Amino acid sequence: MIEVSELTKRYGDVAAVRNVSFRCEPGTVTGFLGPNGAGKSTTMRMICGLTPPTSGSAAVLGVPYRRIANPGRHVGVLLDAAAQHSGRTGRETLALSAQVLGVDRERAGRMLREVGLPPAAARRRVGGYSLGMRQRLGIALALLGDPRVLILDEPANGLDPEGIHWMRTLLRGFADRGGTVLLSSHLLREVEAVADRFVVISGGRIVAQGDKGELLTTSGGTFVRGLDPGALETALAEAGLAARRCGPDAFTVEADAEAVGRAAAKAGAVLLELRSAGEGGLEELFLSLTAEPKENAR
Ligand SMILES: Nc1ncnc2c1ncn2[C@@H]1O[C@H](COP(=O)(O)OP(=O)(O)OP(=O)(O)O)[C@@H](O)[C@H]1O
Repeated sequence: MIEVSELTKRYGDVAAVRNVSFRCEPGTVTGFLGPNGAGKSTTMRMICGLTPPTSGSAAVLGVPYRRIANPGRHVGVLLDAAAQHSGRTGRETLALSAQVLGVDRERAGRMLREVGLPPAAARRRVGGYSLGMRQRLGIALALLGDPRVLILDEPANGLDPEGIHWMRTLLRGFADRGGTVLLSSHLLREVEAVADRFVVISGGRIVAQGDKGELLTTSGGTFVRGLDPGALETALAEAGLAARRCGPDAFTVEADAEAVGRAAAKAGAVLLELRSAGEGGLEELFLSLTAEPKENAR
């Protein structure tokens, strides 16, 4: 269980995270989504006690992360795969962590095999690893202590399609056995495939959260694309319909398709597409939720 309560982080004038609250329950994968600079990493670092919040709090398994004794036995964390010591081999990296965590070396070897780092790769120095191999090593480190909670920042970065599939299966299995997963990713299709819940953040603020089914089916409204997006935008505004841009020529509109079609017809705006907004999946929902200008609060 992860509980984030009104977390705020300011860097000088910049509010990186503003009043963010959410919960991640055992048995679920929560996808943490947002555009670059939205505040995902800052939030995850605050959850893991690496960045002190300006205000608010976070608890993992009921207590602040820093109060967990031998945290690696309870919480697996992967925040930056590039942060591993480049002069050590993969095997040495895991063996050292196993010692710190009090885990037997046999498990370290098993984890390396489980994440797809065969003995030849494990004997090489981490400095020579590809990003995908570093991610695999990072996952092995996160899983080493047999934790109940996983907090992973962009773990699929650099993984090949087989690796992405493997990661999805691994996280699903972990949650299905009762584990709690918080996962940030830019790979929306992957998150959509594995997550039960989403938390969407933009400009430091949560713009949506909820169960996958609920969010995708009740995102509601109408998706519309126009040949002349400017003319379409004006037509929608003149009809008093609230619209958000979600692509170069696309909008989601808080109205049914008939109202949108009539508004466009009245203005003579040519439509290229008109349908229910829920059908476009997570990518469309994400773009519509995060499309607004992201100003930094002062
Ligand atoms: N140490 C820092 N000092 C100053 N500003 C920071 C610091 N860390 C993050 N920020 C700022 O806080 C905001 C949120 O950054 P953060 O890295 O949390 O976003 P993110 O959602 O993880 O982005 P990305 O998807 O690009 O990794 C950004 O405007 C960033 O520039």
